[in-house]
Amino acid sequence: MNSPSYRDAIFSTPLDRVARFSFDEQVVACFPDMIRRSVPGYGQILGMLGVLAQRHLRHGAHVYDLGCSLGAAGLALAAHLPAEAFRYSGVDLSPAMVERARQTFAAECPQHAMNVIEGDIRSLDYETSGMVMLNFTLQFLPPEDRDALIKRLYDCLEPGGVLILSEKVVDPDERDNAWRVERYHDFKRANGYSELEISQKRTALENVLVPDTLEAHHTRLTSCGFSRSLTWFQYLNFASLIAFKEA
Ligand SMILES: Nc1ncnc2c1ncn2[C@@H]1O[C@H](C[S@+](CC[C@H]([NH3+])C(=O)[O-])CC(=O)[O-])[C@@H](O)[C@H]1O
Ligand SMILES: O=C(O)C(=O)Cc1ccccc1
Repeated sequence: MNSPSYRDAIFSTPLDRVARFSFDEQVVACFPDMIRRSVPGYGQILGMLGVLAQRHLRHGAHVYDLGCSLGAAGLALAAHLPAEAFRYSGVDLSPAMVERARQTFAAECPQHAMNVIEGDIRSLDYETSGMVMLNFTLQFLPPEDRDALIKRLYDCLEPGGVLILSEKVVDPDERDNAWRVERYHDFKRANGYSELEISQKRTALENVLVPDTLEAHHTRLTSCGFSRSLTWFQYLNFASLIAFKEA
């Protein structure tokens, strides 16, 4: 049986002390609602993952979804591609996420080869893959761990493989950044979040979600070996990049 999914009201009442944000049971219970109301373009990015896989994934290749949460990116691929087109491994550190992702795949796409691993993406033994997806996950790693992970992902990709990297980003221009963040808060208000929810979540995410600039992402991808990277999507301070390993 699939567990119920609730509306996100985690930061809706005043908290004496706002704890660091974590992917605990409380977040898992309302995660689909939280991410859809909090990440501009989330649904559009998911829809495009299947299209990108159709274009760039070798038939039958292995795909990683790192920080898979409830497996939304895996479901998006399964909706676009037949079962024999790919083998999928989702990886997440949160046991509650992993448990629910497994239930979802068993219920929604039992014919597809969907594996979910509970583990830390920084210490995984990576197998050769045709595509790696980091959909809003790298931003939660300590900044000093990011270069080493991207290098390991480059190494595990087969020639012609692709990395999809979606992230919250910061604009190097202070005025432009302030505009993007203010309009992002407007986006949240339009999606039903109150001032209290916006400000308490902002506090909870301090030093937990640390965004890079788009330029820092592209520089990192190139210095880890990718021959080319480009930003294929941006909506306010959220973006998605694709990086290519030479065929
Ligand atoms: N070191 C780590 N190792 C493994 N998992 C981790 C680690 N650090 C964080 N996570 C996991 O990364 C996920 C980030 S959410 C991804 C959304 C999903 N990709 C989606 O397409 O719906 C993004 C967000 O909530 O904004 C959480 O499930 C964490 O447990
Ligand atoms: O809500 C925010 O401020 C975000 O940056 C997006 C987000 C979405 C889900 C979990 C953590 C952060």
